[in-house]
Amino acid sequence: MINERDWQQEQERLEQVSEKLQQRIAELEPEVAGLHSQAGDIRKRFWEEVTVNTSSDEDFEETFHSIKQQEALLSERERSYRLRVQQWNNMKRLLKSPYFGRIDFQEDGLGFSEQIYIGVSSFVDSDGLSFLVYDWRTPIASMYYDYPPGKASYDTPGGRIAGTMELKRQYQLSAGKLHNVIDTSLTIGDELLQQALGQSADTQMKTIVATIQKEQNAIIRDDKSRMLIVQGAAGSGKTSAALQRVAYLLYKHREKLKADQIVLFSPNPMFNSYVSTVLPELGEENMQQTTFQEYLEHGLGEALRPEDPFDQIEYTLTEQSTQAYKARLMGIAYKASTAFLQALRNYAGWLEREGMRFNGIRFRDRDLITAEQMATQFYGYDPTTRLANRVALLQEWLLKQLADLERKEKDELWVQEELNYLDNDQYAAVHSELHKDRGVFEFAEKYETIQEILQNKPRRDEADFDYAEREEELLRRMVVKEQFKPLRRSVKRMAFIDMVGLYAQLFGGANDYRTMTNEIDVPELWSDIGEQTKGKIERLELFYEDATPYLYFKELVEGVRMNTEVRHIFVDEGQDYSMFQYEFLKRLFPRARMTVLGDFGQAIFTQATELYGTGGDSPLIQLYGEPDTNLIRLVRSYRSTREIVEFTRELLPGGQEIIPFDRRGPKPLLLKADSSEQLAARITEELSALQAEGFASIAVITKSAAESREAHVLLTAHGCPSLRLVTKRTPSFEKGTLVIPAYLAKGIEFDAVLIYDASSNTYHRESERKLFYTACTRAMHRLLLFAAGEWTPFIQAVDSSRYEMKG
Ligand SMILES: Nc1ncnc2c1ncn2[C@@H]1O[C@H](COP(=O)(O)OP(=O)(O)OP(=O)(O)O)[C@@H](O)[C@H]1O
Repeated sequence: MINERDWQQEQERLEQVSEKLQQRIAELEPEVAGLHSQAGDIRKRFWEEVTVNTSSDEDFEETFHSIKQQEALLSERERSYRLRVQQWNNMKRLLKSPYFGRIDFQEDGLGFSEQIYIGVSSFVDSDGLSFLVYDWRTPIASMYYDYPPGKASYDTPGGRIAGTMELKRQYQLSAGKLHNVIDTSLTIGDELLQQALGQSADTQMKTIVATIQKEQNAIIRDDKSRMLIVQGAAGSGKTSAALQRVAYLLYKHREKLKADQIVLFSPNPMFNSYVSTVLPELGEENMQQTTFQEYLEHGLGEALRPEDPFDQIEYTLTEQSTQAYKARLMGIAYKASTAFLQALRNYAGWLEREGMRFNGIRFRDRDLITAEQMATQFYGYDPTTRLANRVALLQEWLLKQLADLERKEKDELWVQEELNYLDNDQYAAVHSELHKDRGVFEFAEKYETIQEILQNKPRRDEADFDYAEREEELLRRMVVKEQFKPLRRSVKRMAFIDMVGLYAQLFGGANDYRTMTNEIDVPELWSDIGEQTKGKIERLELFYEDATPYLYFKELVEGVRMNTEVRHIFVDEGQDYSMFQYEFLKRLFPRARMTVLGDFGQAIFTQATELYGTGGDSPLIQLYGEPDTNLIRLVRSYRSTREIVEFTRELLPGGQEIIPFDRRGPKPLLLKADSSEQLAARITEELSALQAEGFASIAVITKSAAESREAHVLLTAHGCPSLRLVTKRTPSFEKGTLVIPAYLAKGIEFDAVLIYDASSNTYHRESERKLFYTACTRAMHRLLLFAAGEWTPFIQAVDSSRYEMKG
């Protein structure tokens, strides 16, 4: 707390700033309305103001300029309208709480110190010079996050500015009143953070601008590296930092970076809805949000249906001691590796010499162009031409062939038949269409004139007959053209390449695989892997682990599709992506910088990638090379109480380095039952107690979707009120009491978490450790674990002082 005089001054200042904000809003209001209606008027009168005259070249040019002029005027008005609206919205946002922090900074060499108030947006006084509030993203405001009072400095485009921070103050304001003012000596005072973290979970993530921590600030403001990797413990604020980083980038590069040039890859669609309000709250537009799965489905189109990662994980979680299961796991690991990527590259090289597979083009039960003809043509090209270039040449050739064939086709019998089948209406429609078509008239006209000249005969009176003949000719062409359209389209879509066959061809015998790919270490159980892969492909489906390699390979053959618009991609839950997927993303977005955030402690997929590696060495660092990569580790965990973190960190090897934030709460509670019936009864009881305590967001977390369904039925039968089952199809995250599989709860948090079955029946394999850890770390304030039977060995290994037992 501060002294009374200071409090008085702060209250007065707050009132002044609020008044000025109100004034500014009132000033902007008519301007915004005026500009809006001006732009609307220009748009309405657009065609009245331009004179359209195309009779001569000069007139045409004049019309063109007049349109351009109107367009420029309109876009200028719209631009200034957008800017004003943004300003207006910013002011309105500020009015609710103009600032949250202040630093007093004396720059070295200057004899005075400046008071810098920091808020979600800048506000300059009417003199246009004095900043009443600085945007939290300005260079000077970075000191607020980086230093306690004392020596401090910040970077500007003109160099580093050093000085002394004489005061650091935090505010809690609402409705124009001061609620709390804290002078702090820490980087960001614990008290405010305590309060922020003590609140209950929400269905949407909150902004953290008032309490960003120093190491998070480094992530937010990193603007140099091509690749930024953040390895951070559960609840360390990775997602939060990522979202504030987007806001920072949009602010810093506001002249050239637009929100849709940033893409965030989220773990599931529900997560998209969870994070979607943060940027709008900060006054920025949302970036593009997608899931990798959406990308795959888009890339594969109709041809093949990819399995989703959740079905894959469900499969891996249902332990089986069969050879097929082992083979599948081996397949998943291999197909995620850069070895497989290299094998595919080599395979493409091999195909330059032999083995290409084509789909012949058939038309009305006839072969128009056979696969053999294509192969002959293909391997007839200069052998030094790259595969994809040769495919492009072949495509050109095929289109030309089709054009020739189309010309010949018009005299075929079926065309006459088609003409006969055109009913009168169709005929009339085509007829009038032809006559409407200026080109046809001009063609007919020119034809007549040439005839006149050539034959030196004046035009016949009864020229109608000739028209009819020519019309038939044109109609025939049209009929054939119409029927050839799908053929041309399929050539353009590269359907003449038997892509599915080419990919399946890889999964024959091990020796063939070696020959085609130069692979030395063919994985064990290769023939089982091959059978499984081909079996799936025969059903026109792809395993999740095949989807990215298939698309990658498709691009090696057909040419690379790139997105050169996107400047930044963010990969959240980055440990769940394979190296293969990273290589793919790098190629897909050649002009983008990448930010990867993840936690290897929560790596629940078989294809997981270690972000950091032992000693800071991981394949991910090699993706763009060490000099272009920045690696930041976050070890402080903010989500859960100290007691919960002290329990969960013992579940992980090396977990001791995770530092809990000092927010207190009850220790995790372990409750045992004798049967699943009794288990359900106890869970129901505890759930009701938690609800009565006022917790609004509670999750019963299960290992798999199957277990979620079972829990939902059982708990509902025991009278658990308003229990909602969350599946991979649940589009958005809602408050309440949920039953949810651990892999869908990733990235999300709840006031209280109940682990449905923490027995050794459910969690005992080493591969399940991280899933269990992920489930437990979703809890903010309470963690309860239940088991019918022996506790999982992961809990048995935890020091008993870290939890309480009940009955
Ligand atoms: N600097 C901060 N100020 C206030 N709250 C914070 C801060 N950092 C993190 N938090 C809070 O901690 C919680 C966890 O943050 P977040 O979800 O970003 O962590 P994460 O590292 O992405 O977690 P996980 O790996 O478990 O998904 C959130 O409630 C977030 O608001």
